[in-house]
Amino acid sequence: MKDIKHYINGQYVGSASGRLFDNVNPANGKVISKVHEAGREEVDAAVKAARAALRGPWGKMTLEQRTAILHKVADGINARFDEFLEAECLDTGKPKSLASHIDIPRGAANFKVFADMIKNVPTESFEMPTPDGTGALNYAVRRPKGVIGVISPWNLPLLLMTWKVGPALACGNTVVVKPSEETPTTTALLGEVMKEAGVPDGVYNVVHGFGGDSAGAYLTEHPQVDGFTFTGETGTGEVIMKAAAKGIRDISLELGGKNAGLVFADCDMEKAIEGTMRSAFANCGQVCLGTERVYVERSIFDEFVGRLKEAAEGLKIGPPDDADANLGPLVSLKHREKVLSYYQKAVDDGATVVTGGGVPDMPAELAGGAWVEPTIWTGLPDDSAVVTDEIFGPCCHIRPFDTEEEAIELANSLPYGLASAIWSENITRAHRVAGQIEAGIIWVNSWFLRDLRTPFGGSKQSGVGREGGVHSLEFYTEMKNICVKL
Ligand SMILES: NC(=O)C1=CN([C@@H]2O[C@H](COP(=O)(O)OP(=O)(O)OC[C@H]3O[C@@H](n4cnc5c(N)ncnc54)[C@H](O)[C@@H]3O)[C@@H](O)[C@H]2O)C=CC1
Ligand SMILES: O=C(O)/C=C/C=C(\O)C(=O)O
Repeated sequence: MKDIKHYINGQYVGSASGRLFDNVNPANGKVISKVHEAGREEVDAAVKAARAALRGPWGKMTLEQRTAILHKVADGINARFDEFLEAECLDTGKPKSLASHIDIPRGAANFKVFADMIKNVPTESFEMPTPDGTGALNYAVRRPKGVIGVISPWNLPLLLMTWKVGPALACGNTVVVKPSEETPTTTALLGEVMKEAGVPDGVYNVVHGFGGDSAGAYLTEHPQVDGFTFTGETGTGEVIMKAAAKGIRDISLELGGKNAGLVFADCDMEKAIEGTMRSAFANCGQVCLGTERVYVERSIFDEFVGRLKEAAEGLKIGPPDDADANLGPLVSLKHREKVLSYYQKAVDDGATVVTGGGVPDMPAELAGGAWVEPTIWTGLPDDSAVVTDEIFGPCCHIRPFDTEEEAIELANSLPYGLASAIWSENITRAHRVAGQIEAGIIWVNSWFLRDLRTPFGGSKQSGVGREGGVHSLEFYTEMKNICVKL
């Protein structure tokens, strides 16, 4: 069986401890590979390699040279598209039809977009008077922040990891990546592509392992890492924030959400159903931007619930290779336990189960997988944990509202503020409501339309900072002002 090693200083290396953990295919529960678990020793070697590489050829390259290499990384991913696709789908169980449209192309685009962007971002300059009348000129330059610790999740493994590594490298930093223990393969494979593309040794490093008391914590506790970028649960974000406080290191955190969709009676019903379907069920509901709370204006509530039920029941559950399948398994049996605990809680709290609520019957060869039914509830009280907690499964609760003010209040009622979707053909209303929703990302009559130049991140407990476009460059560089007396 294949074993997945760390990638440190341009070499694949195993752990000194010899500790390995299982990488499981969530579609059938079978072990697909063994993964080396990093101890402090491997994390330290990776950080030291990254620090040394800052002073090596990478740190001396011109912007042109560096960004040309990043284009080659993108081309390298595309050249091995099928290999990345296979690996991502085995680790996550997601449909190939989804990963081939989103995960892998975005993995490549994240390098090209930021390589091109950094070449086109101007810096600042201010002339100032001086008492002797000669004046002075201030100009600002960007310098890489240094060694960046990248801690990435399992729901969109290649996409979310490269969303951080692409701009970090474009800005001239070096990285140590700790991918999720659930999905290590594409991050490991990217090491080969980096090597082939000519990325100098030590620039891209990968250490595998778990979070607390393992590679994740060792990385965040390492004093020679200059900043951390993380996507995952809000509680983990708090732990990472505390670790980064020691040594006053910078952080960029994209955290959990419990996003609201607001459906007004003046919406285009077809569009609202199609968009809400995707936002609740795509990637088996494992998207931080997904809609788990749907608020629908009372006059169209019954029709909306009926049509969303019909659409959810039309989803085809199946493994990655099934070309007709549009709903894969959850990432693990452990995560299914969490999701099913909320399915049970919904019943305990008095929900009407409109559809789903359990585990589907699967053929024998898939019976060990983390399958779960797409589920819709109505009738829950606003303070039920099912309505307030991020479940991260293929499910949503639908509740009626009577006025625009009530809809806004409901949307803003939780400590999360990541994303929201508004469905209305009255564009004046859509602007008005969008302006009042407390969230970092608002979609109007759409969901998950992504322009990589836009600010991306959450407000309230959904994150700290923004990435995307120039905002990524802000995080991955230090600005330095140079004041020249003329
Ligand atoms: N994109 C998102 O917003 C995601 C949200 N989640 C949410 O989090 C819940 C739990 O899933 P997990 O995989 O446990 O999420 P998590 O937030 O614990 O894991 C994400 C990453 O952080 C690492 N990590 C965990 N604890 C750490 C620590 N103390 N120090 C450093 N790194 C650490 C993990 O190893 C993984 O690489 C899910 O049920 C879901 O609600 C999970 C993954 C992605
Ligand atoms: O950058 C994107 O397009 C997607 C982001 C999705 C997440 O951050 C998530 O699901 O965690």
